[in-house]
Amino acid sequence: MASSSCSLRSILFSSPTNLRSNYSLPTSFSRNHLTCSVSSTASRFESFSVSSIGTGSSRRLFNTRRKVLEVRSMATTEQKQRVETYNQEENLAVDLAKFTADLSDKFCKERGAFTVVVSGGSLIKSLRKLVEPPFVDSIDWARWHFFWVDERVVPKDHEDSNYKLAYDGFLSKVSIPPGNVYAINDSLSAEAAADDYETCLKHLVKTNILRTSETTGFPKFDVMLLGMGPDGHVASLFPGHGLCNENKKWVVSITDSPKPPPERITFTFPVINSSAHIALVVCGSGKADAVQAALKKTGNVPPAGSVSAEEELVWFLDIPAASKL
Ligand SMILES: O=C(O)[C@H](O)[C@@H](O)[C@H](O)[C@H](O)COP(=O)(O)O
Repeated sequence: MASSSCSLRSILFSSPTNLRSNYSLPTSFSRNHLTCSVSSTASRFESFSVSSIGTGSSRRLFNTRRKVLEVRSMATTEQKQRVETYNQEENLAVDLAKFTADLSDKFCKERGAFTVVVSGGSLIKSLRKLVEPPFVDSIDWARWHFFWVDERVVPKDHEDSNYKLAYDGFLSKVSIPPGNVYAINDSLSAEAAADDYETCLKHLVKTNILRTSETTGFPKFDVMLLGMGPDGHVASLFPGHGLCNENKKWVVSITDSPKPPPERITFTFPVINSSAHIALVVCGSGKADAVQAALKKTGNVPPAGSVSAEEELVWFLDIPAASKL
């Protein structure tokens, strides 16, 4: 029963190999972003750097730097949190690819497997650099195991399907073994699909593909790459929804999602927050209020403000999304 769900849901896709090497980062990449590393456990500022050429952008970056530093001083959770701000989405995408490729390298070498969870939405577009040289050629795709933090309960070829989004923009371009791609069973109801996905995860824990957090007892994914909605939701955990408080189940269903379509399944916070590493990727001025509330813990803190990771949480922001920090 448990093993059936994993293998039956494997999806076939092709993987062009397009070898190239000797890539170096565009010069603008290293000059036009700023970093604020936070170790709130030690309550200590660890590293920070800004460099940008040009008066207007320098001033903007300086202001953002000051504001990011304020965020750092307000951090209270016991986790390592870093806020990266980019003045070009292109540079954000390169850095996100590097972040993911470095983790892939580390986990593939250390444990022979890399468990990666993605959201839907614009995140998939932000991952586009991973399927280009040099990353696409250097990553050990055969060791990847690919999951969704949430999925809409629609057929896999439906325009709303997060599987389809990831397949078209990512999976169809890399050579992850089809058996390592864990899509939901779209022939089930939302509730049954959530139970089925949880059963699948339990099977993967038993077979040591998925680790277990020693702290929480929940599954510990190597990395989650997540987007955030303008209301501050992550996965399908929406502001004020009771599912945000679920503390036993790993995967739950929702049939009244305020963001269409209404029927979805989603990982719960205990699973999300047991991850080793999390990237929260947020772009656009429409999300600035939610970024502010989540990071500064002001007003009604949205679900994104409850995200934490066991090793490191990194916020990848463009300047408009960081504009209220
Ligand atoms: O299935 C979903 O709806 C997503 O997983 C959801 O959590 C998404 O990541 C955010 O809504 C951000 O989406 P955008 O980046 O497109 O705004």
